[in-house]
Order: sequence, then C-alpha cells, then structure tokens
Amino acid sequence: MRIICVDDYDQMSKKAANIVASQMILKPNSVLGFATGSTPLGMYKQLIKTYEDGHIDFEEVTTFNLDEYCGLSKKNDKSYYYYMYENFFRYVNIDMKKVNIPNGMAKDINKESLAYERKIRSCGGIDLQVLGIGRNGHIGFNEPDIKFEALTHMVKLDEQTIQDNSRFFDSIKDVPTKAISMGIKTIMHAKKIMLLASGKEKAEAIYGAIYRKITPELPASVLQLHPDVVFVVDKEAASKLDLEKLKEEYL
Ligand SMILES: O=P(O)(O)OC[C@H]1O[C@](O)(CO)[C@@H](O)[C@@H]1O
Repeated sequence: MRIICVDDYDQMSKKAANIVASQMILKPNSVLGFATGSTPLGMYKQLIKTYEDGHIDFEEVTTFNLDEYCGLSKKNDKSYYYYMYENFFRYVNIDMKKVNIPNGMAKDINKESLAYERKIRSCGGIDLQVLGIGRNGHIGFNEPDIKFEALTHMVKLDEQTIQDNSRFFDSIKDVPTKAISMGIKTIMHAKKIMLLASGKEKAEAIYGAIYRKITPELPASVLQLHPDVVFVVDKEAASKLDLEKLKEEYL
C-alpha cells in the first residue's frame, strides 16, 4: 500500500490524473475502472486538460464503471452514465462502444451482473481501478457487511449513503434505494487500485481503511490485502493519520 498525501483537492486531482495518464502512456489500450461521486470530478477535469494538451489518447482505452443506480436510465441526469458522459467522456476521443457502465434498467439484474463480469474478463481485466470512499467506508456501492467474495451484483444502499447522495437529487425520496455495483472481489481483481479522498468527513474512513482490522464492516479495509494499491488523499482526509509514522511505513 502506498499513501500519497497532498495539500488539497486540487493537488489530489492533479496527482490522480497523472497516475491515470501514466497508465495510459505505458499501455495505450488500458482497461480503466472509473468511479463517480464528487471526489473524482477534479481528476476528470485534469484528464480532459491533459488530453487537450495532446499528452494522452483515449482511442484504444476501454472503461468499466463501478456502479449504477437501479431504475435510472442513461438519459436521466442523475444516472452515473449521464454523469460520466457529461463530465468526462464527451470531452475526450473515447470510443463510446468501449465504455461500460452497468445497466440499471436491466430487467434481470443477475443476468446483467454476470454479463458485466464476463465483459471485464473478456477485456483482460481492469488495469487500474479508481475508487472513491463513502463516509462509512464503502467502495463502489459495497456497503458495510458486504461479502468480500461478491462479484457484480444488486446492492441495497445504506441509510447514510442515501442521505449523503441526496445532495444530487431534488429530494431524499428521489434517491434510488438499490444499485448494481462491482463487488469487492471484482475490485480486488484489478491489477492496480487508486483510492481518492478529500475532506475531513472522509478522515475516519481513511484511517479505518489503512489501520483497522480487515473486516466487511469496513469494506475499504480489504484494500490492505491488495498487492498494488495507492491512496491519494488530501491533508484533511489524512488528518487522523500519523504522517511521521506513515513516512516510515509507506514512503
Ligand atoms: O466522492 P463522494 O461524492 O464523496 O462519494 C464517495 C463514494 O460514494 C459514492 O458516490 C456512492 O455513494 C461512490 O461512487 C463514491 O466512491
């Protein structure tokens, strides 16, 4: 586990974008795993800039997103498909046929989940998976007490997640209560993982992910077992960590 602690959100975004860009330069046909939420927005902006400056090319890239709300179509402006297109994909030369986001409108979610897993595997697996983290330590939409061996599946959202994500909706009643999400096992299969966190409301989850015992009660704690994971966190998200001790352990 590597931990990169930077000053603020802006630096976190730049660092994260550089890590994605270097993956793309080293392997132009990379399979990238992307996340939604507020945290990676700055990283997407930076990646667009890096693309516009001519340093990266998305032509051969394939992407898989972590999750999607059940019941929201691609056209719904609250869906993660819409988020990815409007905030990122429309600005770069990605082939939308190589963009994969779970279909939250699928009639048979189990079938959709299985097909998503097969597609990831047929593309050779995810080279670099980007993650955010929920205040309760969720990754993707894998809420506390999820089974570590879960692959892509339908999940029921935690009250806290519904509350946290209600800021994107007109009313809390509009927040879907279910989603389709890559499972912990899907995430752990990625060759490299990069988790991003900014702000003091993430400090407890970051502390737990790095130092607490590995337990499904704190899904992100499983990342301690991954052979190639980097946390890019700002000072506030790192505020519960002992940075001097971290230097000895991780830098
Ligand atoms: O970046 P945010 O908006 O704090 O969200 C954190 C996490 O919560 C989710 O938005 C799901 O609730 C994830 O996609 C994200 O990783």
